[in-house]
Amino acid sequence: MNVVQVALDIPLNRLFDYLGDGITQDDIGTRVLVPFGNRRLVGIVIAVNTETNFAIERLKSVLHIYRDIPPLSAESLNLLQFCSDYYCHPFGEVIMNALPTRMRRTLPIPVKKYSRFCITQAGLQVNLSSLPSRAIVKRRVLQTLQENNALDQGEVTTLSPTALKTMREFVVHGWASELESTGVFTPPKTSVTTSSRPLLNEDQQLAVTAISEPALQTFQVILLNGITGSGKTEVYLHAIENIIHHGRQALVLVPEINLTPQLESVFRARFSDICLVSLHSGLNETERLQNWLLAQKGEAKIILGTRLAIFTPLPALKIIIVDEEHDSSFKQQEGLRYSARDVAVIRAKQNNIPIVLGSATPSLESFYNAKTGRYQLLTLSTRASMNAVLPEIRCIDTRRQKLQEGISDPLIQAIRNRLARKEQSLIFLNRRGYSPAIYCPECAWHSACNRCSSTLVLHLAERKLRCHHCGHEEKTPLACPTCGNPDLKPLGQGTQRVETALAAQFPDARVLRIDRDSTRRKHAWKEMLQQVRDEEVDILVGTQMLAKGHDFPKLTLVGALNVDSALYSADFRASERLFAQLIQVAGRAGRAAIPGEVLIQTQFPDHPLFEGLRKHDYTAFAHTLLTEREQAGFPPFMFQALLRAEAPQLETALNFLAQAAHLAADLPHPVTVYDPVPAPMARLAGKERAHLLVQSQSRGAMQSFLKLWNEAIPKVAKGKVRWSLDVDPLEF
Ligand SMILES: Nc1ncnc2c1ncn2[C@@H]1O[C@H](COP(=O)(O)OP(=O)(O)OP(=O)(O)O)[C@@H](O)[C@H]1O
Ligand SMILES: [Zn+2]
Repeated sequence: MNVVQVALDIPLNRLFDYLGDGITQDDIGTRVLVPFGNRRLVGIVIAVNTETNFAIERLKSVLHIYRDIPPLSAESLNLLQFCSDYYCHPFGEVIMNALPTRMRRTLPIPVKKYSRFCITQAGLQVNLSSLPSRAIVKRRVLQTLQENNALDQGEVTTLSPTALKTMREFVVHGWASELESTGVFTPPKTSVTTSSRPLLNEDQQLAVTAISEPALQTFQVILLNGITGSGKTEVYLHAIENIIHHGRQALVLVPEINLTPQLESVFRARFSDICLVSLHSGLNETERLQNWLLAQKGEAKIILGTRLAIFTPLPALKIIIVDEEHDSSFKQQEGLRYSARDVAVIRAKQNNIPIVLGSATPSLESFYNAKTGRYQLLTLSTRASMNAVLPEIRCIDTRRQKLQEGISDPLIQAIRNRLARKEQSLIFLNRRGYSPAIYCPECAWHSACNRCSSTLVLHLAERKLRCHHCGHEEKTPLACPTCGNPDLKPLGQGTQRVETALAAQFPDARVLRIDRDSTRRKHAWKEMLQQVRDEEVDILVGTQMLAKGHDFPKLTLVGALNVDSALYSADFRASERLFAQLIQVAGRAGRAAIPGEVLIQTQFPDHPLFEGLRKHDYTAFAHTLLTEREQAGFPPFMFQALLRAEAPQLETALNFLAQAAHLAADLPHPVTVYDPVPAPMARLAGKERAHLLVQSQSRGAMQSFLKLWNEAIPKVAKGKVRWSLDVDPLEF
């Protein structure tokens, strides 16, 4: 009887032994059902041995092995093992969370039967013109079958809703024969027409050649630093086109696919005869499973997905592309706190293939790697579209302006000019709601969340106060809860307030607000983007949702409000993020023939960040930041890890961290251990939070240290403390 070692979704970093009758080495990577305490769990076979360290007679048996789909490959298991080790997270949890939800369930994956239709001799001899011209579907189905000889059920149904019925009639007629096939699903084929391809400009051509060079089809990281509108997408498309034959696969990671629905259509249009699947959280369980399986079987050649797609098994992976590589959404902020971009680089290395990291504003980590020669830097320095130039960026000094509802006169005037010229304006502000808080001018009371260290945001239309961190909401009070003053005032501006103000200022203009509140309804976001493109909107008010990757040819003015808090923030990454965000949002203006203008309202127009921004000089700004980081001893010159703790009482969390710091001091590795401190957001959803930072100049030393520390910490984690390690943290 074999002993099977199984990884389970359990917060313990170990495997569990079971007896497995008939389970062999070939089953490594296969799902099994096993008893665990009084539960039954699905896990993955990691090893099959003949011995165990436990008393063999006490081992329980595997209840069921699911051979419904192929096992996870050794390549996948290696990548997941790497993540478990690097991020100090239990292997079983890492594996199980990388799988589509349906595969974690105890139910087997439904294996569908599907039909394949083949043309018969009789069918081949039918003359299409002998069919009545009214019989459109019949003609189309027969013609397609004659041209292709055989069609899958899925392909037939894309021809017309009644095509399958027609095909069955052909079978009865003897024109086609039907074969039943079992497979998990039929691959969907797209039915869009192939789009025209612009001629690459010189920069783009150089980039494509550098990426596709046959001699370089080994591991190399290419940092593609292309300004907004420089045609990075076109470079990706060509690079993929150059490798996507002989069954090879390409993986494209994007920050938030729902934010850029047109990207998927661009890819589909270009690769209309190639099976392309997307993988993101907007899909339902069945769709996600289906796409994942197509990728695993090698049928899907292009996989377009968000961070979770990095773990998809891909047997013929030949290139990875990470678009907007600087985007913080590649980092997961709970559970396994991995960075999909960093894991992608590791995966490319394990597979010995090239990886392209693209951005107009690369992360300082990647920029530094390019500077030190570890990554190859490719630059696209002009806008791709004819006549499109970068917009002019100027600051409006708000110390010298009287603001109306947060908006300055020069900005109002600029909007008015656009309205007169029938062009569009975008007002960018990263705060949804009407105002970030309400306050009492008499006693200085303000609306605060009881459960979090944050304010309650006013949502005026619904007369609600809402916490954007824990979701708590309550009715707007009619009077001040402390002094009874009925005259409460909104404090600061949110998108709703700016929308209202602009609608009052320009009663004839069509104002559209785009933020997470206004796009909650299904399809709302897509419809709104269409409205903007159809020029049914004059003024857009929106959050960062609007900043990324959109092409609005009529948009010529961008106004940015409320940017100052990031300039002097305690978070050392705040200015890097602000710069990236402003470059992105500025990048929406002037993408077609009409030049654009960007106006930024600030009290600090002389800040070096604006200096770099005005010149569109990411490189100079990045160098300034790197110098600062080096002096301060921050990443990318240091490697960091954060031990996070939360407890009902702050003291409990801090005590735990103090003990963990003691443990750390006794370990033999050169890391700096800082003092435990309350988190910047010290209270969240009723829990007090604190953390402890450790730093090292060497990634290797940090990794050896973390391994030991992670094993030691459970000894001091008593009572109601919840803790987790965050390796390479992005948020504090
Ligand atoms: N060689 C080319 N000739 C003409 N137009 C091009 C060329 N390459 C790309 N374009 C067009 O230029 C526009 C901008 O390209 P794209 O969206 O890829 O830019 P980007 O670098 O991804 O910018 P962003 O970072 O702002 O998303 C698109 O409309 C694209 O079709
Ligand atoms: Zn709250």
